[in-house]
Amino acid sequence: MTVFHHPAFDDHERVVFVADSKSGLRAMIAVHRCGPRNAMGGTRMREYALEADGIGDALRLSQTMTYKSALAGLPFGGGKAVIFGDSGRDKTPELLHAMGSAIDRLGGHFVTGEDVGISVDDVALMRENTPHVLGGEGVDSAQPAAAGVLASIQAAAERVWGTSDLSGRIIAVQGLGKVGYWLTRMLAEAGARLLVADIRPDAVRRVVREFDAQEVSSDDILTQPTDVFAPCALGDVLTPATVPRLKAKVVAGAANNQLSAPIVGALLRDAGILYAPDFIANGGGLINNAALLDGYDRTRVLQDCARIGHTLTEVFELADKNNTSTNTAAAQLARQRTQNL
Ligand SMILES: NC(=O)c1ccc[n+]([C@@H]2O[C@H](COP(=O)([O-])OP(=O)(O)OC[C@H]3O[C@@H](n4cnc5c(N)ncnc54)[C@H](O)[C@@H]3O)[C@@H](O)[C@H]2O)c1
Repeated sequence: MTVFHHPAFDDHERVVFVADSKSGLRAMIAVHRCGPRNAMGGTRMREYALEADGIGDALRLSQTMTYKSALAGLPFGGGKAVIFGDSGRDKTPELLHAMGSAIDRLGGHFVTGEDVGISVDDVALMRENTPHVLGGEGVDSAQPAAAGVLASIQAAAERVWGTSDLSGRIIAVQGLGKVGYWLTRMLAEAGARLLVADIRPDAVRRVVREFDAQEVSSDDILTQPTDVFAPCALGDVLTPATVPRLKAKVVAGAANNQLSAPIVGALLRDAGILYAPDFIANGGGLINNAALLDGYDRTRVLQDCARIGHTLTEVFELADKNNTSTNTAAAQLARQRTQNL
């Protein structure tokens, strides 16, 4: 096992391994860049096949958080914490308290919140041992996240069809959870025709009833002949196997880590599909959480989310200029913006 020679190591400022024998906690905290204020990023709990997979996850995801913050115009660096273990089997209040203490020992360098396997209730337990956690303040991040995705779809539409007007556009939304619900609502208000899928029948029934959306099976949503495909469920939906089956001209959604590997961005480009990099499109969640630190103003948060469209337009132009994929251009722009961090 190696950190300094790990492919995902990018001169991370701080990598901390944590163990607590009483609670069984085994964790890693990666701070990629601290930024002018501190590093922000969620804490996830997962059972990894190999310890090295968890290390890679923390290194990679913390770098993505730095990029996400920079491209959302926020004064934060990126960090990520990983708790090794099965969240259903191993998670206890003692373990979460121990994790809170570990975060507290970083003295505010790293501010965290919920992520895969860690809920708002878990965050509340961590908060008993540190103030450096966000979440559970009753301020939902899904509407801002959806507002950022809407702005992304509009920016992509402007690029592809010369107009950001979505009326009559056919848009497939995969995943109708917290963000997907808000997105379908906003798209319906913008006059789009919706095809929707979720593995939860109740979630589908709700948007079919409220927004006159058309139900599609979860297996088929990706291959529908639509203008836009909006992944709002899981990561890794765009792979060398799925890209050739896509019929949409634009992919823009909320899900994290949509590309199974960076090379898939080039496949999308070669297929003539405009991809809105996920770490820009879903930046509204981070914009929302960052605002909790500075006197929350919902109107301002939603305005900031709408500006995500301008950043994407800049990325689309850079990708064209450099003949690269949009995810490569986005990483390049993020590195430019963070070179002084
Ligand atoms: N909530 C936020 O503020 C936020 C911010 C940024 C990014 N994201 C990302 O956006 C995505 C959605 O987040 P969320 O908060 O809405 O999560 P959620 O858990 O509320 O919703 C996810 C939905 O996807 C559905 N789903 C799971 N597998 C599916 C499949 N194979 N096909 C169709 N539907 C499937 C689930 O049933 C669920 O309804 C996640 O990837 C998340 O990491 C969320």
